[in-house]
Amino acid sequence: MRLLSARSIRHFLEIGEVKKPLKFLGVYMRRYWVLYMSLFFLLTIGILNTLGFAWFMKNMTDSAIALDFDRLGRLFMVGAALTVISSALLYLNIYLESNVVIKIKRDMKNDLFNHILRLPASHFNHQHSGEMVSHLTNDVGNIEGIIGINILNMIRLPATAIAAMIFLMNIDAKLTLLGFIFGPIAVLSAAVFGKLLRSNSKTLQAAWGKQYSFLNDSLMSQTIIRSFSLERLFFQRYTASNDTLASLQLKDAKIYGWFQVGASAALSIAYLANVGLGTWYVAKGIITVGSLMAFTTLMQYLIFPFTGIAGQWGSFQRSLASVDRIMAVFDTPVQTNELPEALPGKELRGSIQFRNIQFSYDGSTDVFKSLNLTVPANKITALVGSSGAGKSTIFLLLQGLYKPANGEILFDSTPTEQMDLSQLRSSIAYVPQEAVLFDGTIRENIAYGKLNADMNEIKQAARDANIDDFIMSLPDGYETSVGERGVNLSGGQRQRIAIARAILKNAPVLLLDEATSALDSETEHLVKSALERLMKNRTTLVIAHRLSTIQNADQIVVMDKGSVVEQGRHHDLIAMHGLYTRFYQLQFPDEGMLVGA
Ligand SMILES: Nc1ncnc2c1ncn2[C@@H]1O[C@H](COP(=O)(O)OP(=O)(O)OP(=O)(O)O)[C@@H](O)[C@H]1O
Repeated sequence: MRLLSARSIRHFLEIGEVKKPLKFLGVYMRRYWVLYMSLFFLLTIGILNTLGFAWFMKNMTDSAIALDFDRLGRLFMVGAALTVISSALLYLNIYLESNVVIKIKRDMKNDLFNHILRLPASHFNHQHSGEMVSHLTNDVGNIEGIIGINILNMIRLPATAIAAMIFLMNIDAKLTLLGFIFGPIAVLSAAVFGKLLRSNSKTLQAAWGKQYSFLNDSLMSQTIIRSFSLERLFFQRYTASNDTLASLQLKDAKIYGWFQVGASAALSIAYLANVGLGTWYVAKGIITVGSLMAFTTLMQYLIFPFTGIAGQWGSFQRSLASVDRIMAVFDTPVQTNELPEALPGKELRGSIQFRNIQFSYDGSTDVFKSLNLTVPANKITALVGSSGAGKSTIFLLLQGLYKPANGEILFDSTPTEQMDLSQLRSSIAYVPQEAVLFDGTIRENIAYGKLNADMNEIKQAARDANIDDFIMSLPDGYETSVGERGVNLSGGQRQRIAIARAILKNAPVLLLDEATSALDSETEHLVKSALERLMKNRTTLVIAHRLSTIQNADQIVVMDKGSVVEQGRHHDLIAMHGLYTRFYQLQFPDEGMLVGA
């Protein structure tokens, strides 16, 4: 029966659920054991200092009543020394605690971002980037409630109580024990409200995550918001999200308030009882006035293990909600053990082959049932097909961003599964439809293609991409800032910078998702000739949206609903009068005669 109730208390307090997060944090805390030991040492001195003050109060009062002025003078010096020690302890505690908290948070943020960078691409299909930002900011910030002074208090408070108890027992046992009677009130309050705090904190942190996601989306789409006049709608959504957050925070404040009431009620009642009984003892001459002073000074330390630990429990529970969310990210399996890095690309002599590929994003709807495709080395293969046919998916599979459920992709007869991801991705240069630039200078953005490239190489790549003249016409040249996602540049300029990056990477395989947005004819010519230079002597797989650009491709692959339906050179396909011919007629209605030829 006793065992059962102990178990049900453990269950109610969710002690089992506390173990895992504490074990997780323990890994980080162990790294700074020297700092923790120093804090522990300070803690011991702090307890002695507290007892010293009680002793000081007792003796000062008793000496004053006995009119022993010599002793009063000596005691005053002791009091002054205790005050200096107490101030020094305060400073050292704050300094060392901040040290340990800052370092653990830094380490955890580093590890978390490292883990996020190694998560499979599929993870981001159902996790918003704003959620990740909230893990790295809010959640990591919240662990402070566990790793800092709170964890030390779990030791300090009971230790101080025991020391205070030993000291006070020597004066009067009954008065001392009276202090403990009211402790259970605080414990009960901690149990009930701590549980509520943790569950509310989880909801609160999830709401923060949602708001970060919303802000991410809306701040990145300012132009669209303005052009569709969505300001009012987005503002309403933001205020609604703030209302949700505010009501959850108010609920948290309410629970915490009741929690504190429970804890401090125990302290106040115990205090009252002690002062009542203590003064009666003094009146009866059982204890001295000085002893009563010592009691009133140390009384709080007797109750504190209950009220204090109850308080810590509340902060613990709030922090645990964040630790749970952080652990959920760490529990998501990563795709690579190490962070991939750029290596020299693997030369492709034979071909890339997709063999009987079956693939689905969601595990239920197949994008490919059994895809077979050969991409010959040093030739241009163009992929055309209706929207949703699976062209982009081929790029993602080849780069190892997703894994096929069945079948294999061979890179020069080596299954890509057996290749190191860094090696595979270093062998491929990808030029997406929308050029992706990072905030920084033009030079930095080109250099992402080859991190150790010198200025001559960067300039040569820019020349080959037909963008060097433009860059040199800017006042800051290569040091010009491109702005967030390259907003300071035009679409055509961004594209050519992305091409320069791919040229610099000089990978044997090129994946090119042709831009659909129309460029003016001069820019189009610049981009086209840059691409031709890029494709030279490379195995190129291009998703062609405009059929005019691929008439010279060595092989055109026509796709429909996840299958290759036609394959050949332009004229062969036109002669087939199939899907390719239909696409061609749609894009060039005036060339009907040619199609029929
Ligand atoms: N992340 C994803 N999660 C689930 N389904 C997806 C995802 N990405 C694409 N799909 C689905 O997979 C199929 C193939 O998409 P894919 O992007 O490869 O087509 P596509 O031929 O490149 O089309 P488009 O020419 O319009 O870019 C589509 O039906 C699409 O809805």
